[in-house]
Amino acid sequence: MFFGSFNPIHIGHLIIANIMQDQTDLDEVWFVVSPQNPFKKQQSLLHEFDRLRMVELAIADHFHFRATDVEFHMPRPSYTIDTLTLLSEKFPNHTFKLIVGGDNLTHFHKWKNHEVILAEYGLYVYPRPGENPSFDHPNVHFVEAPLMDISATFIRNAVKTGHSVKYLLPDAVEGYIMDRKLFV
Ligand SMILES: Nc1ncnc2c1ncn2[C@@H]1O[C@H](COP(=O)(O)OP(=O)(O)OP(=O)(O)O)[C@@H](O)[C@H]1O
Ligand SMILES: O=C(O)c1ccc[n+]([C@@H]2O[C@H](COP(=O)([O-])O)[C@@H](O)[C@H]2O)c1
Repeated sequence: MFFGSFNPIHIGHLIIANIMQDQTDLDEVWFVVSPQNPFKKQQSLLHEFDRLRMVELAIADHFHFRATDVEFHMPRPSYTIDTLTLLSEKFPNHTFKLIVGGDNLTHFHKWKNHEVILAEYGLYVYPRPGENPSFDHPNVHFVEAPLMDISATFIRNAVKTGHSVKYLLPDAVEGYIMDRKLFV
């Protein structure tokens, strides 16, 4: 399960998902678009339907990736443990793990029921430049992979200031943003 705001999805997310699916025991990567991260208050947060649509466009050609709107129908803010619990009930034959960027480990101890997430699901962590606190737990697995200094914040700022975002996003996602004049 790859949870995120995806405001917007970018090539960093796609590389993370692909490397995780390729280098771990994960059969599939499900992108969970979160309407509201409990820790983030972003004025530039697009409507969740736009963020989901961009994820769908970005992963359309990948057989092992799926997008889900499960959190759209749940209380806000979006608590990951509640979503994992719901999905585990809905798909009792699946084993779910969490994919996160290294930056999320900094405040992970403040996540709702984080001990339950660790004990019952476990984490695959993708390193992020400057944000890689150590975390000693048998269910936290660090994946060795290229660091990528790419963020949705950088992309939003570039669009806002009229700069190119080519190659930072799939073409279809860039087209979606430009056609609707998002983030300007
Ligand atoms: N370049 C990156 N390297 C490692 N992890 C990343 C990277 N970009 C995003 N992630 C991870 O992907 C998940 C979803 O991230 P999110 O949608 O917030 O993207 P973001 O680029 O961090 O956005 P923003 O700049 O708006 O905070 C999080 O677990 C985050 O840590
Ligand atoms: O459950 C929590 O307490 C919790 C606290 C902080 C973040 N999260 C989730 O972590 C995911 C990553 O968020 P983001 O905005 O960095 O993409 C997103 O799905 C959030 O809802 C979840």
